[in-house]
Amino acid sequence: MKLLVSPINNEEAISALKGGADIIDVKNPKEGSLGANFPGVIKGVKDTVGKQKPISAALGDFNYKPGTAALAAYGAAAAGADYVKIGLYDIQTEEQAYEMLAGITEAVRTMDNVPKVVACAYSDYARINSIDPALLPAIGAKAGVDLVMVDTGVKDGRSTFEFLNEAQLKDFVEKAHANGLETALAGSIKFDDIEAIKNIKPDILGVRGIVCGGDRSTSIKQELVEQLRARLS
Ligand SMILES: O=C[C@H](O)COP(=O)(O)O
Repeated sequence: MKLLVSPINNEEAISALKGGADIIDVKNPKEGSLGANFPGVIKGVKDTVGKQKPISAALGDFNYKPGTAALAAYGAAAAGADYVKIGLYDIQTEEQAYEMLAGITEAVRTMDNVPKVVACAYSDYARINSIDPALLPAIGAKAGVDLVMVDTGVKDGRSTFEFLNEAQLKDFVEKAHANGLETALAGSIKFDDIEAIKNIKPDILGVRGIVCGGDRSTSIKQELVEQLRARLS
């Protein structure tokens, strides 16, 4: 299983990299769960990490704005992102979700370095009135994304496991794999969740809070990334 760690700046990206993260996921928690950071920050992290590991960029927690989302994806990829990650935060229908995702895959498909497109839905979808992640594997496959993900939309410490049980998450992963997609699981994951995550078998585990020592508003610590990386092997 790959480990995706979400730094907010270059210094944290170095801690994530040295700790053994497989994917360096630039984001800006001040703007939400999948808050987007500035192109200069993405570029700076790309320059630092170079070809050692792929860079991912969060595009934002999106409502139904396909054009804005496609442009954000294009911009993040132009800034050096190898993965672009869109959050379907306020999306009511499968048609809206498809249009958002298809707009992004179409926008980036002719770029020199075509990024992997990650479609993220939220385990706490009911409390944010958005689309059920269970629908994402089929919609994502139809729209041509590479990866589907589950995260929490509200970062109040409640974990994905408080909203979806192990069987539901396993079903998500299996449906995605059956559709030819990779999977990522995130959402205030704790060290105690690791055995369940190993049973669920996502391709990628995404974290921030756990490698900040529990409070995602502080900084990523290299030794916690090392510990988590060791527990996943
Ligand atoms: O993409 C992964 C997220 O940044 C996870 O953050 P979190 O572990 O603090 O919920």
